[in-house]
Amino acid sequence: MLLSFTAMQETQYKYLDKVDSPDDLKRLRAGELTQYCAELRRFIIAQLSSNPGHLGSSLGVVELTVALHYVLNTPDDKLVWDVGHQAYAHKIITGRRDRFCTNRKLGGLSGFPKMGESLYDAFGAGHSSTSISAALGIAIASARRGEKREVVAVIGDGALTGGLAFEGLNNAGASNANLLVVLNDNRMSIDPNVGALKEYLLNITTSKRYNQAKHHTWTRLERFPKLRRTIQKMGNALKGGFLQQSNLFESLNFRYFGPVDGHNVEQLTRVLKDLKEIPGPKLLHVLTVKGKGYQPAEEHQRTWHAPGLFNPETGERLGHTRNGAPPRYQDVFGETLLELARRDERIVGITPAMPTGCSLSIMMEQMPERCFDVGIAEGHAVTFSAGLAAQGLVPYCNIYSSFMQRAYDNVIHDVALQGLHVVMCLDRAGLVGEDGATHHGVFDLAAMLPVPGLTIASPMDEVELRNLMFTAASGEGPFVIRYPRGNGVTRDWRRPMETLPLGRGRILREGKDLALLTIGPAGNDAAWAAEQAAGEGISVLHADLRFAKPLDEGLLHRIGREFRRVITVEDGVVNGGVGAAVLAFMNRHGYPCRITMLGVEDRFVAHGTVAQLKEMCGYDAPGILRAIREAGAERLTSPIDGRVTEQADTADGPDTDCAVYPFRNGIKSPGQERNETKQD
Ligand SMILES: Cc1ncc(C[n+]2csc(CCOP(=O)(O)OP(=O)(O)O)c2C)c(N)n1
Ligand SMILES: CC(=O)[C@@H](O)[C@H](O)COP(=O)(O)O
Ligand SMILES: [Mg+2]
Repeated sequence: MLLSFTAMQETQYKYLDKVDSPDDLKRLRAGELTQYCAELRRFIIAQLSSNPGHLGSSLGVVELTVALHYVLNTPDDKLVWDVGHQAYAHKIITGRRDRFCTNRKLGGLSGFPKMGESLYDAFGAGHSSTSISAALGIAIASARRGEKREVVAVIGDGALTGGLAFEGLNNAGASNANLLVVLNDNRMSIDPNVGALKEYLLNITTSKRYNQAKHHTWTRLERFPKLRRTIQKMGNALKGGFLQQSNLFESLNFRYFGPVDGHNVEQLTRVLKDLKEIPGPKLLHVLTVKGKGYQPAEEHQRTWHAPGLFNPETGERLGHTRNGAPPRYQDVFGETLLELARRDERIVGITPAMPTGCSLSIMMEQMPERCFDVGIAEGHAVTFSAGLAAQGLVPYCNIYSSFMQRAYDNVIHDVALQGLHVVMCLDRAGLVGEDGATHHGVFDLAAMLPVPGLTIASPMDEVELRNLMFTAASGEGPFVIRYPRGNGVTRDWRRPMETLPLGRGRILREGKDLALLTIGPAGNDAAWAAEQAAGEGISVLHADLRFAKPLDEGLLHRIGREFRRVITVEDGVVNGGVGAAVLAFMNRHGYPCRITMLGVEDRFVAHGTVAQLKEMCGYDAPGILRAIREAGAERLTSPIDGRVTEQADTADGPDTDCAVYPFRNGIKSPGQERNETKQD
């Protein structure tokens, strides 16, 4: 029976406050764990109702997490989470309950496991499908150092659709590493899970003969532990003989166990205890329900993956309606792609497991046969798109900017090198906010700029996004359009689309004291700053570059001739970014410009609101105004040849501990810890 939150309120916190570590947890009797799980579940719901995060996946692994920490000897035994969005229970059990209210906030806990945050976080996460590879590395290193420990990777059925997971399975199966992979199978990714693997998991979960035989053997042997250990040691004989080998994981030399009920905490502890006795690579298949124990989250699993603010009593989501606000860039993408697809039957849409996240779902609802959710498989998504283009279709492949990092060689090797007409739409470009360092899409411009043959553009607003998508449809070669998370700036965006001249920017404001060159929505903050500066007597020319590649050379020649001070602004890394490309152009043509580049300095930026993070990085509107004032007031001098070029003053960089990635805030990684003791 689903517990309503009110009913949960009756559950007094009898155990929650007593558990601040796995050692505290182990002091509970096995029979008390169910109650502890109920309290932990209620705490997570209450916390997330006012501090948004990933709810459904964390509710789905409450019992699994408790059982793992009850049986394992963490942090010496290593527990590696895949993606890590489901690790809230893990964080609460491992001493972070009191700080959990700071989850995903500036200076607070990361929303994902992070080695620098806790010794219990055996490996960082955020991007999918890494846990098996990392856990295998930890297991093999432990064995080589003579350190006996359990190493466990917890991976979801969605993350298992990522190729990296299979690279890890393949390698682990050929090793005799003492590794347990726990497959958390809830049939969900963010959207319903997809692919042949999903069907396969469903089959082995429901195939009566296989499971009855396995279960029968398993329970019969419970009474004869020694015999069971012998049989387990018989390994293949058992599988090849009594139980026909009909399991993908066993074919990869993993001993497969399950599927077991992922919400029966006492049975889970028993099974996990037994598995500690079995050496080598093992896989425990656990069946869970995403959003378990909270009715709205169980019934609307896609929405409650990350529901935002909500009323825990009623399950009503708060503040998510955008009444009258400008649309989200993703929705403009989705609606525009549907519009373009109606006019051009060559157009198809591709997403690696983010149909709702990128709003390809809008086209998917109307044209399911022309949309492809390929699972968490970014490299495959790009090369699959290249194949589609090779046969004359026009694929719009939408991948979050930071997830596109997984497909970098696919872009070069399969798309650019062959000059194929693939339109890559990078959503979540720039700083994304609370998801933090793993998810900020700040590397895409610097990564894509060196790739020959790419056209790279970034719209300043929704109208420009539509025009760029329209322009890309009739283009030839590979076209990259990058745009940010969240809302745009105008409600008046449903205008007829027009073809933009490739590589042409646009002057938004004339001026004579200095030139301000922006790309993407950074131009909106810059426009405000230029206006403020005008009121202070500083005359700023502001141009929207629109294209990072090819750059508008005509515009840059004019800037080079007329201005000695140039400021560039991009929502991305400065190293190798658009500002650097402008600097290279000016140097190449001998223009004596001094260029200040605003963007993300050479460090990772942690989590917080986008406004907080942009302010720390020095390229929010006030930061741009500061740069204008400095440039406007400056006397030009140069120690060398009349040109002084340097990056933005790093003093504006994100220099507070919380913004700098983990190892600078005093907590050392386990590896650093060990190496330092070794040196002593
Ligand atoms: C490389 C990469 N691609 C996409 C994502 C976005 N993402 C986060 S969680 C998730 C679904 C994961 O499904 P599963 O592993 O089954 O975990 P569940 O949410 O079901 O617990 C996706 C696609 C990501 N974090 N990393
Ligand atoms: C955990 C994960 O990677 C996704 O859930 C991601 O957080 C989605 O980001 P958006 O909220 O920007 O769609
Ligand atoms: Mg899942």
